[in-house]
Amino acid sequence: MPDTPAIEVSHLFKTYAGVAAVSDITFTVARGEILGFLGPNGAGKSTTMRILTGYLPATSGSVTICGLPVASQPDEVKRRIGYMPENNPLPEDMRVSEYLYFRGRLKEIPRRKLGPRIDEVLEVCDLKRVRHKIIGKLSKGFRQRVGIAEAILAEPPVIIMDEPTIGLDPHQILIVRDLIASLRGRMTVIISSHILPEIEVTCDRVLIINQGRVVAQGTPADLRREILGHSNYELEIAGDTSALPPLLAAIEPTLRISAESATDAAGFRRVTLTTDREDEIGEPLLRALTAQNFRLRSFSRAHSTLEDVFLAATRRSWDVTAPLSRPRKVKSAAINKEGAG
Ligand SMILES: Nc1ncnc2c1ncn2[C@@H]1O[C@H](COP(=O)(O)OP(=O)(O)OP(=O)(O)O)[C@@H](O)[C@H]1O
Repeated sequence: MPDTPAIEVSHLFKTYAGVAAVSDITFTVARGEILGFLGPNGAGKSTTMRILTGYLPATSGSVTICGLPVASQPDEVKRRIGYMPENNPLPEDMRVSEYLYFRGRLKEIPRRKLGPRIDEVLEVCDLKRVRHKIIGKLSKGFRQRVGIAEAILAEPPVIIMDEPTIGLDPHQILIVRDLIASLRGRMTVIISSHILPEIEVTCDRVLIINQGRVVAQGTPADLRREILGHSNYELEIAGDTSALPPLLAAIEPTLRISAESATDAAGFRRVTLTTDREDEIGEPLLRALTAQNFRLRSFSRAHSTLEDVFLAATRRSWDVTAPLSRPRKVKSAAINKEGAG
């Protein structure tokens, strides 16, 4: 059934001893799509992923993977998923290739295919030079890649990775990011992460959850438009800035000065302009400023990041639920800062 979404989650709920961890989550993931799963600590990401992979039963709701219901066919579903759990535990005393051989046999990859397939994943994950090393002696970056190699070994249609870049240095993050991007179109991938720039460059679509609920979803560009609804221009300008507001309003009615510094020794001040429109107005703006004899030393459009979206979306959801859950609001504020770091 090529038209069936790879993953369909409908009205999913999970409570632990009466406490809700996931509340009414619904989403689908198309085949070949890479979905980023974002949320502060305790938002319910790992719980959702564990339900998707059949390792944890849902309290209610349904999940299908490639059209198969997880609740009634967990073993069939597990065969179609490569899962890399958070802090992926690996056997410390096994060698890399030995471990992959062992996992491949458990995944029922025929013996004659397993050797060449292990060579392939070692190549893709840049692990060839450590294939005979003991896993316990590997650095964190190599161990993460061993986890990814294991997840993709049986070429499952769906890959689920919980925080695959956690604890890695920027160079290792780049390698893992390229590795995940190389799966685009061939496998359906869900990645949870706090590292927002990672999600932004790797994922086709993003789902933001907070307090067990979906608070926003879409492409990074859609989310920026929907949640932030504005764009900024930064300029260093010399001239009579009190004449700016009518000039800006003539270009675009919502264009306004949102921040302005003091004038420096050379007569320039740094000004931030904000508009509620997302479309590009840089060219008419520049033309109007120079026609009015303003001097410009720099001019740039400040692109809002997914981090801004994440903070705005989680803040918005806390505002909605705050009267019901005041103690957790304090936790979230700290968490959101951590997420931004
Ligand atoms: N086994 C469990 N028993 C009781 N409560 C749990 C259990 N596992 C998770 N929780 C609670 O469920 C909520 C969601 O946790 P979950 O681990 O799914 O969040 P998360 O988004 O993955 O967080 P993190 O980014 O910290 O891993 C949290 O409030 C957590 O304390």
